[in-house]
Amino acid sequence: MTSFRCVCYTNFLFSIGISDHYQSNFHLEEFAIDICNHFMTTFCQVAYVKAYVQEVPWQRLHEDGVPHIHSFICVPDGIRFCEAEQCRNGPLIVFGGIKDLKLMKTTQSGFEGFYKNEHTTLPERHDRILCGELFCKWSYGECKDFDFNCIWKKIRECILEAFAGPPDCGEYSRSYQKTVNCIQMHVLSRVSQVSSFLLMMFYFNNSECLMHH
Ligand SMILES: O=c1[nH]c(=O)c2[nH]c(=O)[nH]c2[nH]1
Repeated sequence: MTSFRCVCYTNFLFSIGISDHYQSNFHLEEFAIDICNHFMTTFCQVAYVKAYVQEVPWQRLHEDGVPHIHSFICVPDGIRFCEAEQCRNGPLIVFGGIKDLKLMKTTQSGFEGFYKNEHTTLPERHDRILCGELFCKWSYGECKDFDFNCIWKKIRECILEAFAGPPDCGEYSRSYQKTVNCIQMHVLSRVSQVSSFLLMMFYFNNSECLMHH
């Protein structure tokens, strides 16, 4: 079961929160678009609307294979979210995203070939653990008749493929910057509906954060 949180901001009076909205066939992007349309068409005073919706992935608890009657555990393995925003007389812009996606590869990762000068103390590494948390957000092009669920799944698949490489042999990463770039290229080449793609990787080894646009 998945529940959803929705927050809507406008320039005028309204700031609504709809939390824990339980529905198995709930469509995040469509709901965010509906919320934008609702505020824009109902109130002429509203100049700007932004609706943010995110899933909360609950899984029913099991004890010795028996599903618990009422208790759940939240197991996030990449949280899906979306945003829809619109200025009056402007286009409706829809974003999709994944946050809190924690990934690790235990080998086939290094950091080498980087620029060095007299201040460089960091040695090159050819085998290390690469572990980080990903945040990504993308915008959709003009058409809004997309199958958002299908696109979201495809993007998640692309991210995992590009991070890990083939299951039987993996793929060497010479830096996490390179891995981030490979993920971006893979998504943009495979998912035509995406018009821009932001990816941030919070690198656990030394708490660095790099942002790539
Ligand atoms: O993949 C890496 N990129 C860096 O920029 C960096 N900097 C660092 O200390 N380790 C790493 N690893």
